[in-house]
Amino acid sequence: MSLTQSLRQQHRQLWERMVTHPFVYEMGEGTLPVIAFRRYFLQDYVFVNDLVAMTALGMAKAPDLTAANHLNQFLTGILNPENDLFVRAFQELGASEAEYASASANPATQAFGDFLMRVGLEGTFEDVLMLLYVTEGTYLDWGTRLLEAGKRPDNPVYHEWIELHGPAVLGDLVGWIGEHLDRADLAHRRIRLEQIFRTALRYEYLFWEAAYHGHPGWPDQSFEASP
Ligand SMILES: Cc1ncc(CO)c(N)n1
Repeated sequence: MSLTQSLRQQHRQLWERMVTHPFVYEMGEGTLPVIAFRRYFLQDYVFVNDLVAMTALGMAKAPDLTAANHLNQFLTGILNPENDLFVRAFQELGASEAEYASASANPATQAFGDFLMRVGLEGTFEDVLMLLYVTEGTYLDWGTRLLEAGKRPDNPVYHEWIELHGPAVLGDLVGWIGEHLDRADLAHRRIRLEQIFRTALRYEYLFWEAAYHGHPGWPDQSFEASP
C-alpha cells in the first residue's frame, strides 16, 4: 500500500470525523448558524497567512521547478487579487474591514499556525507536502462529497466555499502531492511524516470544533466577536 493510502487507512476514523463534522454537514444543508461560519471565516483569514508562509518556505525547498510550480499554482490561487472571496464574504457576513483586519488567532488557530510555521522552517519539502496533503486533502474530500450529494445551499458564501473545495479547484494539487509522496523513498522518514499527518488532522478537527462551539477562547479574552 502507498504511503498516503496507508496513513489514511491508519487514521481513517479521525479523517472521517473531520470531513463529516456537523459544521460541514450543516454548511451543506444551509442550516449552519451564520455566527458559526463568521467565527470560522475570521479564523481562517488568520490561518491562511501561515498556510501561505509555510507553502512559500516549502517552495524554497522544492527539488525541481516542476515541484515548485505546483506550490506556486496553489499560492497564486490564494493570493490572486481577483480572488476577493474573503472581502465579499465578510461583507455578506457583516464583518467590517476593521474587524477582519484585526482578527487574532484563537488557541486552536494559533497552535495550528505555529505548527505549520515549524514544519515550514524546520521540515523538508516532503514534510511540507504531507501537511498540505492533510489540509488540502481533507478540504477536497468534504468539498467533493457535498458537491456529489448536490448540496448547493442558498447562502451564497456557503455555496462558494463548497465550490472552492471541489475537484475542479483542488483535484490536481492534491493528486500531484499524493503521487509525489508515494513515489519518493520515504520509508526512513515514516515516523515523522506520520506525526505530521496525524497532528495536522487533529488540528483540522479542532478548527471545526472551535468554530462550531465558540470555545475554548483565551482565558483573558472572549474571541467570540459580537455580530
Ligand atoms: C483550517 C483550514 N484548513 C485547510 C484549508 C484549505 O486551504 C483552509 N482554508 N483552512
